[in-house]
Formats: sequence, C-alpha cells, structure tokens
Amino acid sequence: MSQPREDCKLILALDVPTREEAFAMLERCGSELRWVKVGLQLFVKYGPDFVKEIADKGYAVFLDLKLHDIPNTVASAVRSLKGLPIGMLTLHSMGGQEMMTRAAEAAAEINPELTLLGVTVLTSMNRTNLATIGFDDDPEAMVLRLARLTAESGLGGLVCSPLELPLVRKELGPKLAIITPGVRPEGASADDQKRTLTPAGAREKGSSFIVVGRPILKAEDPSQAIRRILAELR
Ligand SMILES: O=C(O)c1cc(=O)[nH]c(=O)n1[C@@H]1O[C@H](COP(=O)(O)O)[C@@H](O)[C@H]1O
Repeated sequence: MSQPREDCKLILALDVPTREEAFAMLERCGSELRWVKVGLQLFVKYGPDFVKEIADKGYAVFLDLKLHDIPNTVASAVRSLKGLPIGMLTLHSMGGQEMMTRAAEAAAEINPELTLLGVTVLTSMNRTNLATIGFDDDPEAMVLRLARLTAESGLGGLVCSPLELPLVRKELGPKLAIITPGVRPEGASADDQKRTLTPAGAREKGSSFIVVGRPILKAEDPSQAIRRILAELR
C-alpha cells in the first residue's frame, strides 16, 4: 500500500557545466527553491568551495558523489567532507553492507545532521540494461533487496525510482527518507531515464523528496517550471 506524503519536497539537480551557469540558473529559479543537488559535474571542477558558495546563498545542499569503493576508502572520503555544509550525501548501496556501515559511522563522526543516502538501482536502468551487466532480475526486486540492506546498514535514506516506492514503503515504513529522481512532469521528455513517474505520482506513492534536473534546467522559464512542480507536490 502506498503512503501519501503531504510534505514531499523538490530538489533541483544543478547539472550545468560551469559555476557561472549554475549561479545564473539559480537566479532564474525563483525564491521557492530550497534544496540544490550538486553532482560530479560541478564538484569535480570546483570542489568543496563551490558547495560552500551554494550554501552561503541560503540553499540546503545535497552532495551527490555516489561513492562506491572498498569500505576504508569510502569511509575516508566521507571523513574528508568534514566541515562542508551539506545535508545529504550519496553512495552506491551496491558497495555492500560493510562499506555502508563504515560510511555511516564516518558520517556520524563528522556531522550528525548529515543524511547518508544509498543509491539502489539507477533510474536510467531497466531490466534489459541490468541483464547486460549480469543481473538477471527485475529492478523492483533488486531495489527492494538493496533498500533492506541500506536500512540495515544504518543509513538515513535511499534513492530509487518512484515506481518502487509502494514496495519499499510497505517493507521499510514511513520514516526512512526516500529520494526519487526519474521524475518527469506529464509530457516531458524522459531523456535517458527509464523508470519514471510524474511529480504528483511520486508524492502519492510516498516520496520524501523528488529530484528534477533537465525539465527545469531546459525550461524557458525555470521558476515557472518549479512552481508547476511544487503545485503538483501540494
Ligand atoms: O543519485 C541521484 O541523484 C540519481 C540516482 C538515480 O538513480 N538516478 C538519477 O537520475 N539521479 C540523479 O538525478 C538527476 C536527474 O536529472 P534529470 O534526469 O535531468 O531530472 C541527475 O543529477 C542524476 O545524477
């Protein structure tokens, strides 16, 4: 059974090539936006200082590094983020329980307010793509398995497509933060996303936050695109 959430929120995926474009985009996004996701594209180029600049502008920052390595390396990378004003951070759940547990311990050490999120199965993957990398399984079954492992490893939340929300919520309950990319307003291009749903659909099925990039970044009027999405979330 899905659990409607009244408080589903929007995160903008700030996937643009330069800091100038990033700040110009934020100017065009209006005042209702609170959460901004900084991904590898900008972090690799500008590093922690860029994250601080975004936070200084009053945004809450979701740092999307999708860490995936041996436990010691991931835990050490998390420790290296000490002092950075971030509210959420991603790692790949496929790194396994020890990696996630060690990362969660490191996160608790450096910032008890930081929510670590396990990315289960990328929303750009479907059953066919999964088969090509050796997983003969439905995305739903894999997401559920990895979601359980993520929760057992002590992480505060996970990332999956909105399509898996009913399954994951039923199993893991209403408390866990579930962040869903793969969100497309009605009629928008799916781009490279394979497992998608509308903002209203994601909210109804129990998403805590939706992540949206291109439908806002490519809109003629990003602030209007944001207002429309927020209206669907209310
Ligand atoms: O961890 C993520 O944020 C993430 C996980 C996932 O499974 N799928 C996914 O699309 N994302 C991110 O969410 C954003 C989606 O962007 P758009 O497809 O442009 O809306 C991108 O920044 C992706 O890196």
